[in-house]
Amino acid sequence: MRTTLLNMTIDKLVEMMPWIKDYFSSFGIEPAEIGNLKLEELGSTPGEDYFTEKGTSFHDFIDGFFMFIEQIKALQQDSGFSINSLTILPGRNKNGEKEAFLVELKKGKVTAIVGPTGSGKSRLLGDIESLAQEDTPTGRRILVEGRSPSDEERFSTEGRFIAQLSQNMNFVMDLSVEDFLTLHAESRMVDEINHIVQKIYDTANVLAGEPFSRETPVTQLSGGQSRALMIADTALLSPASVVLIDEIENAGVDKVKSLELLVSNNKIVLISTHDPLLALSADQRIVIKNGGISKLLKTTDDEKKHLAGLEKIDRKITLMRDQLRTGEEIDLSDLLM
Ligand SMILES: Nc1ncnc2c1ncn2[C@@H]1O[C@H](COP(=O)(O)OP(=O)(O)OP(=O)(O)O)[C@@H](O)[C@H]1O
Repeated sequence: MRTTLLNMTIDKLVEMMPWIKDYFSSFGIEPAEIGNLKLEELGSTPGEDYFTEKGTSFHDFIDGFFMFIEQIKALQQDSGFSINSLTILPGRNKNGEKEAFLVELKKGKVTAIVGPTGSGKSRLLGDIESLAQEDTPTGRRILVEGRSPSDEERFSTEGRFIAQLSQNMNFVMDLSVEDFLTLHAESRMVDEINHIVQKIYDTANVLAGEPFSRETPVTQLSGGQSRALMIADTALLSPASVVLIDEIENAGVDKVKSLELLVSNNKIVLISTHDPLLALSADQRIVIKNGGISKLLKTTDDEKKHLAGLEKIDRKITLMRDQLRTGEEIDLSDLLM
Protein backbone atom coordinates (compact mmCIF):
# COMPACT_ATOMS: atom_id res chain seq x y z
CA MET A 1 0.00 0.00 0.00
CA ARG A 2 2.91 2.34 0.82
CA THR A 3 4.29 2.26 -2.73
CA THR A 4 0.84 2.73 -4.26
CA LEU A 5 0.15 5.79 -2.17
CA LEU A 6 3.63 7.25 -2.82
CA ASN A 7 2.84 7.07 -6.53
CA MET A 8 -0.49 8.87 -6.26
CA THR A 9 -0.97 12.57 -6.83
CA ILE A 10 -1.85 14.78 -3.88
CA ASP A 11 -5.20 15.55 -5.54
CA LYS A 12 -6.05 11.85 -5.70
CA LEU A 13 -4.96 11.28 -2.10
CA VAL A 14 -7.10 14.18 -0.88
CA GLU A 15 -10.05 12.90 -2.90
CA MET A 16 -9.72 9.48 -1.24
CA MET A 17 -8.96 10.76 2.24
CA PRO A 18 -10.02 14.44 2.61
CA TRP A 19 -8.85 14.46 6.23
CA ILE A 20 -5.20 14.18 5.17
CA LYS A 21 -5.35 17.90 4.28
CA ASP A 22 -4.84 18.45 8.02
CA TYR A 23 -1.56 16.56 7.91
CA PHE A 24 -0.20 18.70 5.06
CA SER A 25 -1.41 21.91 6.73
CA SER A 26 0.48 21.04 9.90
CA PHE A 27 3.67 21.35 7.75
CA GLY A 28 2.48 24.62 6.18
CA ILE A 29 1.76 22.84 2.88
CA GLU A 30 -1.42 23.76 0.99
CA PRO A 31 -2.45 20.55 -0.87
CA ALA A 32 -4.34 22.46 -3.61
CA GLU A 33 -1.09 24.18 -4.64
CA ILE A 34 0.77 20.90 -5.20
CA GLY A 35 -2.20 18.82 -6.33
CA ASN A 36 -0.52 17.54 -9.52
CA LEU A 37 2.56 16.23 -7.74
CA LYS A 38 2.94 12.67 -6.59
CA LEU A 39 3.51 12.16 -2.88
CA GLU A 40 7.06 10.88 -3.50
CA GLU A 41 7.88 14.01 -5.53
CA LEU A 42 7.52 16.24 -2.46
CA GLY A 43 11.14 15.29 -1.71
CA SER A 44 12.16 17.60 -4.58
CA THR A 45 9.27 20.14 -4.39
CA PRO A 46 9.07 21.77 -1.89
CA GLY A 47 12.31 19.80 -1.30
CA GLU A 48 14.53 18.56 1.49
CA ASP A 49 15.56 22.10 2.59
CA TYR A 50 11.93 22.99 3.22
CA PHE A 51 11.50 20.04 5.57
CA THR A 52 14.81 20.81 7.31
CA GLU A 53 13.54 24.35 7.94
CA LYS A 54 10.45 22.81 9.55
CA GLY A 55 12.72 20.84 11.87
CA THR A 56 12.18 17.50 10.15
CA SER A 57 13.20 15.59 7.03
CA PHE A 58 11.31 14.37 3.99
CA HIS A 59 11.78 10.82 5.24
CA ASP A 60 10.19 11.60 8.62
CA PHE A 61 7.42 13.56 6.91
CA ILE A 62 6.52 10.46 4.87
CA ASP A 63 6.75 8.15 7.90
CA GLY A 64 4.47 10.53 9.81
CA PHE A 65 2.08 10.57 6.88
CA PHE A 66 1.59 6.79 7.01
CA MET A 67 1.34 6.82 10.78
CA PHE A 68 -1.34 9.53 10.54
CA ILE A 69 -3.33 7.31 8.13
CA GLU A 70 -3.03 4.34 10.50
CA GLN A 71 -4.25 6.42 13.43
CA ILE A 72 -7.24 7.82 11.58
CA LYS A 73 -8.19 4.34 10.34
CA ALA A 74 -8.06 3.03 13.91
CA LEU A 75 -10.29 5.92 14.97
CA GLN A 76 -12.75 5.17 12.19
CA GLN A 77 -13.08 1.59 13.36
CA ASP A 78 -13.75 2.72 16.90
CA SER A 79 -16.29 5.36 16.07
CA GLY A 80 -19.81 4.05 16.46
CA PHE A 81 -20.00 1.02 18.68
CA SER A 82 -21.02 -2.12 16.91
CA ILE A 83 -23.88 -3.65 18.81
CA ASN A 84 -24.90 -7.31 18.58
CA SER A 85 -27.90 -7.27 20.87
CA LEU A 86 -30.30 -5.08 22.83
CA THR A 87 -32.61 -6.36 25.56
CA ILE A 88 -35.87 -4.70 26.60
CA LEU A 89 -36.54 -5.48 30.26
CA PRO A 90 -40.22 -5.37 31.29
CA GLY A 91 -41.75 -2.06 32.40
CA ARG A 92 -45.40 -1.21 33.05
CA ASN A 93 -48.42 -0.53 30.85
CA LYS A 94 -50.61 2.56 31.23
CA ASN A 95 -52.48 0.92 34.15
CA GLY A 96 -49.23 0.27 35.99
CA GLU A 97 -49.36 -3.49 35.32
CA LYS A 98 -46.03 -5.23 34.71
CA GLU A 99 -45.21 -6.34 31.18
CA ALA A 100 -44.88 -10.08 30.79
CA PHE A 101 -42.08 -10.13 28.20
CA LEU A 102 -38.40 -9.61 28.04
CA VAL A 103 -37.50 -8.98 24.41
CA GLU A 104 -34.12 -9.63 22.79
CA LEU A 105 -33.21 -7.80 19.63
CA LYS A 106 -30.40 -9.30 17.54
CA LYS A 107 -28.15 -8.01 14.76
CA GLY A 108 -29.49 -8.60 11.24
CA LYS A 109 -33.04 -9.13 12.52
CA VAL A 110 -36.11 -6.99 12.01
CA THR A 111 -38.69 -6.53 14.73
CA ALA A 112 -42.04 -4.95 13.92
CA ILE A 113 -43.98 -3.05 16.58
CA VAL A 114 -47.72 -3.26 16.06
CA GLY A 115 -50.75 -2.09 18.01
CA PRO A 116 -53.65 0.38 17.82
CA THR A 117 -53.14 4.12 17.40
CA GLY A 118 -52.05 5.67 20.68
CA SER A 119 -51.12 2.32 22.22
CA GLY A 120 -47.47 3.23 22.78
CA LYS A 121 -45.48 2.11 19.71
CA SER A 122 -43.56 5.37 19.38
CA ARG A 123 -43.00 5.33 23.15
CA LEU A 124 -41.24 1.98 22.84
CA LEU A 125 -39.04 3.35 20.04
CA GLY A 126 -38.34 6.38 22.25
CA ASP A 127 -37.35 4.12 25.17
CA ILE A 128 -34.87 2.32 22.95
CA GLU A 129 -33.54 5.54 21.42
CA SER A 130 -32.81 6.99 24.85
CA LEU A 131 -31.63 3.62 26.25
CA ALA A 132 -34.21 4.12 29.02
CA GLN A 133 -33.22 3.19 32.56
CA GLU A 134 -36.57 3.26 34.38
CA ASP A 135 -36.67 7.00 33.70
CA THR A 136 -39.53 7.16 31.16
CA PRO A 137 -43.33 6.73 31.69
CA THR A 138 -43.05 2.98 30.96
CA GLY A 139 -40.34 2.24 33.53
CA ARG A 140 -38.53 0.02 31.00
CA ARG A 141 -34.81 -0.69 31.05
CA ILE A 142 -32.78 -1.28 27.92
CA LEU A 143 -29.61 -3.36 28.12
CA VAL A 144 -26.78 -3.18 25.58
CA GLU A 145 -25.03 -6.53 25.00
CA GLY A 146 -26.77 -7.77 28.15
CA ARG A 147 -25.40 -4.99 30.41
CA SER A 148 -26.48 -1.52 31.54
CA PRO A 149 -25.32 1.15 29.08
CA SER A 150 -22.65 3.61 30.21
CA ASP A 151 -23.50 7.30 30.55
CA GLU A 152 -21.34 7.93 27.51
CA GLU A 153 -23.40 5.49 25.46
CA ARG A 154 -26.60 7.12 26.67
CA PHE A 155 -25.77 10.79 26.42
CA SER A 156 -22.85 11.29 24.05
CA THR A 157 -23.77 12.66 20.64
CA GLU A 158 -20.52 11.39 19.14
CA GLY A 159 -20.51 7.89 17.68
CA ARG A 160 -24.16 7.22 18.54
CA PHE A 161 -25.02 3.66 17.64
CA ILE A 162 -28.75 4.31 17.29
CA ALA A 163 -30.28 6.13 14.33
CA GLN A 164 -33.94 7.11 14.28
CA LEU A 165 -35.85 7.76 11.08
CA SER A 166 -38.87 9.66 12.32
CA GLN A 167 -42.11 10.41 10.49
CA ASN A 168 -41.12 13.98 9.71
CA MET A 169 -37.68 14.62 8.31
CA ASN A 170 -36.82 18.29 8.51
CA PHE A 171 -33.56 19.48 7.04
CA VAL A 172 -32.32 22.69 8.57
CA MET A 173 -29.37 23.25 6.23
CA ASP A 174 -29.98 24.58 2.78
CA LEU A 175 -27.51 22.36 0.92
CA SER A 176 -27.86 20.48 -2.33
CA VAL A 177 -28.30 16.69 -2.08
CA GLU A 178 -24.71 16.27 -3.29
CA ASP A 179 -23.24 18.75 -0.78
CA PHE A 180 -25.26 17.23 2.04
CA LEU A 181 -24.02 13.72 1.27
CA THR A 182 -20.44 14.90 0.73
CA LEU A 183 -20.48 16.73 4.05
CA HIS A 184 -21.75 13.64 5.81
CA ALA A 185 -19.22 11.36 4.07
CA GLU A 186 -16.39 13.73 5.01
CA SER A 187 -17.48 13.81 8.63
CA ARG A 188 -17.52 10.00 8.62
CA MET A 189 -13.98 10.09 7.22
CA VAL A 190 -14.69 7.43 4.60
CA ASP A 191 -12.37 6.71 1.68
CA GLU A 192 -13.65 7.23 -1.85
CA ILE A 193 -16.13 10.00 -1.01
CA ASN A 194 -17.37 10.40 -4.60
CA HIS A 195 -18.10 6.72 -4.86
CA ILE A 196 -20.17 6.52 -1.66
CA VAL A 197 -22.03 9.77 -2.45
CA GLN A 198 -22.99 8.36 -5.85
CA LYS A 199 -24.07 5.05 -4.30
CA ILE A 200 -26.31 6.71 -1.71
CA TYR A 201 -27.78 9.03 -4.32
CA ASP A 202 -28.53 6.13 -6.71
CA THR A 203 -30.03 4.02 -3.94
CA ALA A 204 -32.21 6.88 -2.69
CA ASN A 205 -33.53 7.35 -6.20
CA VAL A 206 -34.48 3.69 -6.41
CA LEU A 207 -36.30 3.92 -3.08
CA ALA A 208 -38.08 7.22 -3.80
CA GLY A 209 -41.10 7.10 -6.06
CA GLU A 210 -40.17 10.28 -7.95
CA PRO A 211 -36.55 10.80 -8.96
CA PHE A 212 -34.54 13.88 -7.92
CA SER A 213 -31.23 15.36 -9.04
CA ARG A 214 -27.99 15.74 -7.10
CA GLU A 215 -28.38 19.52 -7.35
CA THR A 216 -31.82 19.61 -5.65
CA PRO A 217 -31.66 21.54 -2.35
CA VAL A 218 -32.51 19.09 0.45
CA THR A 219 -35.11 21.54 1.76
CA GLN A 220 -37.01 21.14 -1.51
CA LEU A 221 -37.24 17.34 -1.45
CA SER A 222 -40.70 15.86 -1.00
CA GLY A 223 -41.43 13.87 2.16
CA GLY A 224 -40.84 10.59 0.31
CA GLN A 225 -37.62 11.78 -1.33
CA SER A 226 -36.11 13.03 1.92
CA ARG A 227 -36.98 9.81 3.70
CA ALA A 228 -35.51 7.78 0.85
CA LEU A 229 -32.33 9.86 1.10
CA MET A 230 -32.10 9.35 4.85
CA ILE A 231 -32.77 5.61 4.59
CA ALA A 232 -30.04 5.18 1.96
CA ASP A 233 -27.70 7.40 3.97
CA THR A 234 -28.36 5.48 7.19
CA ALA A 235 -27.94 2.09 5.54
CA LEU A 236 -24.79 2.89 3.58
CA LEU A 237 -22.94 5.50 5.59
CA SER A 238 -24.17 5.68 9.16
CA PRO A 239 -22.13 3.74 11.70
CA ALA A 240 -25.32 3.16 13.70
CA SER A 241 -25.96 -0.51 14.30
CA VAL A 242 -29.51 0.06 15.52
CA VAL A 243 -32.11 1.69 13.26
CA LEU A 244 -35.53 2.76 14.52
CA ILE A 245 -38.18 3.53 11.95
CA ASP A 246 -41.49 5.13 12.71
CA GLU A 247 -44.18 4.24 10.14
CA ILE A 248 -42.36 3.95 6.84
CA GLU A 249 -45.52 2.94 4.98
CA ASN A 250 -46.98 6.38 4.47
CA ALA A 251 -43.70 7.91 3.46
CA GLY A 252 -43.86 7.37 -0.31
CA VAL A 253 -40.79 5.13 -0.40
CA ASP A 254 -40.38 1.56 -1.56
CA LYS A 255 -40.88 0.06 1.88
CA VAL A 256 -39.85 -3.52 1.14
CA LYS A 257 -36.64 -2.47 -0.61
CA SER A 258 -35.87 -0.03 2.22
CA LEU A 259 -36.19 -2.77 4.76
CA GLU A 260 -34.06 -5.18 2.72
CA LEU A 261 -31.35 -2.54 2.38
CA LEU A 262 -31.21 -1.86 6.11
CA VAL A 263 -31.19 -5.53 7.04
CA SER A 264 -28.55 -6.47 4.48
CA ASN A 265 -26.24 -4.05 6.24
CA ASN A 266 -26.40 -6.14 9.39
CA LYS A 267 -28.25 -3.75 11.65
CA ILE A 268 -30.80 -4.26 14.40
CA VAL A 269 -33.97 -2.84 12.85
CA LEU A 270 -37.17 -1.88 14.66
CA ILE A 271 -40.11 -0.65 12.74
CA SER A 272 -43.40 0.64 14.09
CA THR A 273 -46.07 -0.19 11.54
CA HIS A 274 -49.74 -0.78 10.71
CA ASP A 275 -48.78 -2.45 7.43
CA PRO A 276 -49.29 -6.26 7.17
CA LEU A 277 -46.61 -6.63 4.48
CA LEU A 278 -43.97 -4.89 6.60
CA ALA A 279 -45.06 -6.63 9.79
CA LEU A 280 -44.80 -10.07 8.17
CA SER A 281 -41.47 -9.19 6.51
CA ALA A 282 -40.08 -8.86 10.03
CA ASP A 283 -38.67 -11.82 11.96
CA GLN A 284 -40.85 -11.15 14.97
CA ARG A 285 -43.45 -8.65 16.10
CA ILE A 286 -44.07 -6.98 19.40
CA VAL A 287 -47.74 -6.32 20.08
CA ILE A 288 -48.40 -3.21 22.16
CA LYS A 289 -51.63 -2.84 24.07
CA ASN A 290 -52.47 0.00 26.40
CA GLY A 291 -48.84 1.11 26.66
CA GLY A 292 -47.41 -2.34 27.42
CA ILE A 293 -45.86 -5.19 25.46
CA SER A 294 -48.68 -7.71 25.50
CA LYS A 295 -47.37 -10.33 23.05
CA LEU A 296 -44.22 -11.34 21.22
CA LEU A 297 -44.97 -13.27 18.04
CA LYS A 298 -42.41 -14.97 15.79
CA THR A 299 -43.33 -14.74 12.12
CA THR A 300 -44.54 -18.23 11.28
CA ASP A 301 -43.54 -20.26 8.20
CA ASP A 302 -47.15 -20.09 7.09
CA GLU A 303 -47.13 -16.29 7.29
CA LYS A 304 -43.86 -16.17 5.36
CA LYS A 305 -45.35 -18.39 2.67
CA HIS A 306 -48.01 -15.76 2.05
CA LEU A 307 -45.55 -12.87 1.77
CA ALA A 308 -45.23 -13.13 -2.02
CA GLY A 309 -49.02 -12.98 -2.44
CA LEU A 310 -49.23 -10.07 -0.06
CA GLU A 311 -46.54 -8.24 -1.98
CA LYS A 312 -48.54 -8.71 -5.18
CA ILE A 313 -51.63 -7.18 -3.58
CA ASP A 314 -49.50 -4.35 -2.23
CA ARG A 315 -48.01 -3.60 -5.65
CA LYS A 316 -51.52 -3.52 -7.13
CA ILE A 317 -52.70 -1.04 -4.50
CA THR A 318 -49.60 1.13 -5.04
CA LEU A 319 -50.29 1.14 -8.78
CA MET A 320 -53.92 2.13 -8.20
CA ARG A 321 -52.78 4.91 -5.86
CA ASP A 322 -50.41 6.24 -8.54
CA GLN A 323 -53.15 6.10 -11.15
CA LEU A 324 -55.43 8.00 -8.76
CA ARG A 325 -52.75 10.65 -8.12
CA THR A 326 -51.99 11.24 -11.77
CA GLY A 327 -55.65 11.47 -12.73
CA GLU A 328 -55.70 8.27 -14.78
CA GLU A 329 -58.55 5.79 -14.79
CA ILE A 330 -58.01 3.11 -12.21
CA ASP A 331 -57.30 -0.30 -13.69
CA LEU A 332 -59.49 -2.76 -11.79
CA SER A 333 -59.14 -5.59 -14.31
CA ASP A 334 -56.94 -7.99 -12.35
CA LEU A 335 -58.34 -7.14 -8.93
CA LEU A 336 -59.06 -10.21 -6.85
CA MET A 337 -62.70 -10.32 -5.86
N1 LIG B 1 -46.55 2.37 29.49
C1 LIG B 1 -46.94 3.64 29.42
N2 LIG B 1 -47.20 4.36 30.53
C2 LIG B 1 -47.57 5.65 30.43
N3 LIG B 1 -47.74 6.33 29.28
C3 LIG B 1 -47.51 5.68 28.13
C4 LIG B 1 -47.08 4.31 28.13
N4 LIG B 1 -46.90 3.93 26.84
C5 LIG B 1 -47.21 5.00 26.08
N5 LIG B 1 -47.57 6.04 26.84
C6 LIG B 1 -48.00 7.37 26.35
O1 LIG B 1 -49.16 7.22 25.53
C7 LIG B 1 -49.17 8.19 24.49
C8 LIG B 1 -49.39 7.52 23.13
O2 LIG B 1 -48.26 6.69 22.83
P1 LIG B 1 -47.55 6.63 21.41
O3 LIG B 1 -47.48 7.98 20.80
O4 LIG B 1 -46.30 5.90 21.62
O5 LIG B 1 -48.60 5.77 20.60
P2 LIG B 1 -48.46 5.11 19.11
O6 LIG B 1 -48.86 3.69 19.25
O7 LIG B 1 -47.14 5.39 18.56
O8 LIG B 1 -49.57 5.89 18.31
P3 LIG B 1 -49.69 6.12 16.70
O9 LIG B 1 -49.99 4.79 16.08
O10 LIG B 1 -50.87 7.05 16.62
O11 LIG B 1 -48.42 6.75 16.24
C9 LIG B 1 -47.85 8.93 24.60
O12 LIG B 1 -48.07 10.15 25.30
C10 LIG B 1 -46.98 7.99 25.42
O13 LIG B 1 -45.96 8.66 26.15
